[in-house]
Amino acid sequence: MASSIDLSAVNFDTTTFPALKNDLYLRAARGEETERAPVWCMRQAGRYLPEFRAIRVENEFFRVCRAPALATEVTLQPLRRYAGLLDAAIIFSDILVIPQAMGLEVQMVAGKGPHFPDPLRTPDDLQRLVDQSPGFSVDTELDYVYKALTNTRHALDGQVPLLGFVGAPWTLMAYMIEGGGSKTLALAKTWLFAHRAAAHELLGRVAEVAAQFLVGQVRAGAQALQVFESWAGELSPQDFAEFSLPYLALIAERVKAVYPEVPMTVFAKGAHYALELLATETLYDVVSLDWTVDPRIARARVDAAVAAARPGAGPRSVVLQGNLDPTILLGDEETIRERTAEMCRSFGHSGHIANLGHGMMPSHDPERLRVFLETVHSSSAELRCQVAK
Ligand SMILES: Cc1c2[nH]c(c1CCC(=O)O)Cc1[nH]c(c(CCC(=O)O)c1C)Cc1[nH]c(c(CCC(=O)O)c1C)Cc1[nH]c(c(C)c1CCC(=O)O)C2
Repeated sequence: MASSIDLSAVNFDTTTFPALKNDLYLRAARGEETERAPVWCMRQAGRYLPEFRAIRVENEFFRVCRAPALATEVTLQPLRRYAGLLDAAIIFSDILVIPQAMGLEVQMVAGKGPHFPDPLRTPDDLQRLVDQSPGFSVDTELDYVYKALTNTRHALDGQVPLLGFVGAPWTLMAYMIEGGGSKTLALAKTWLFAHRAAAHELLGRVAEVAAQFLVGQVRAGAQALQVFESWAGELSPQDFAEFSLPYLALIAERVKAVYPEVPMTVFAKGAHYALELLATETLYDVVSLDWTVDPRIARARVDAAVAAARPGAGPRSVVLQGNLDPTILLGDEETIRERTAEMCRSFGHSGHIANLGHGMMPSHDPERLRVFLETVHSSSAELRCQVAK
């Protein structure tokens, strides 16, 4: 199966792209009323799919990211399997391509996840990063992601919009210092509280790279963007306000200055305390929620904050995304149907992009995801009928 992919059959023309046939995601992200909630899933391409595992048997993880034809194939796998059920594609890549571009080695270790053999340990190590070296170019370093986006945009043939993404500065800083996953983030947090200036320097440099990278992704064909702050929940509200929010805000400002019309989503996992700040102090169009937040409460809090901060902006200027607990997909079909329908009701009849509260897991049964997708289609359309009556 994997060997049937022709690695030379690629199209890198960025001047014209196929017309978009399903713009539900884009309309919802811009806050327009839609006939149902669009739906896609974080990590919709991944190891829960046998067709993905088949490709991975023959190709190392970062090779898939770096070979545009492979990245395209893997991006399209869930679109093919769930034909007509997904409303967006997300480019197959990883948030750790930025640390790599900045000069750090990253390996993907089977059963363990990402591993940095030589992570940043002291502020002096900032000198090892190459982003300020003469001749450094984000666009050159990450051109392989641009090529993957361009080729995938052609291959999608306008079925659904293509999303680009980056990791947010705090999450990337944490990986760059911890060298991989960590329970307490003790090493990264040491920088926040013992090397504060160096922490801000690193966060600022990552933010500039991330912003440039997102701009390049749009130029290459991305039609909407998501920023993953996966480790926001490790920060106190005070530390989120100092070490995460300003850099999330900066990224959106930089990108919106170039592409004001491209919808941007922020997913600050675990930052339920920061919903108001994300909705009012940044330019993101969509705020993505994990499952620890009740959508009704999130909606009310965000609407109140937006109304107070921007009187006259209209009742709903921020769209919410999420937020089914991914482990519910380990449950039986009836439970998945019930909980998904309840999730749709909780978000209400507009301003919602359906998703999980985090990514798909390797142990998920692909058929259970189908139940989630089908239920979003039926119950969110039904909700709108009820409102129309
Ligand atoms: C923290 C983070 C990473 N990567 C990412 C995040 C942010 C989202 C989140 O919070 O989960 C983002 C990411 N990683 C991947 C995508 C592709 C697009 C998609 O969502 O389908 C996206 C958007 C592919 C991937 N990235 C990775 C895989 C699995 C690796 C493999 O194939 O062996 C995939 C499909 C590897 C990866 N990459 C990362 C980890 C922690 C791991 C290992 C986790 C695991 O083992 O599942 C870092």
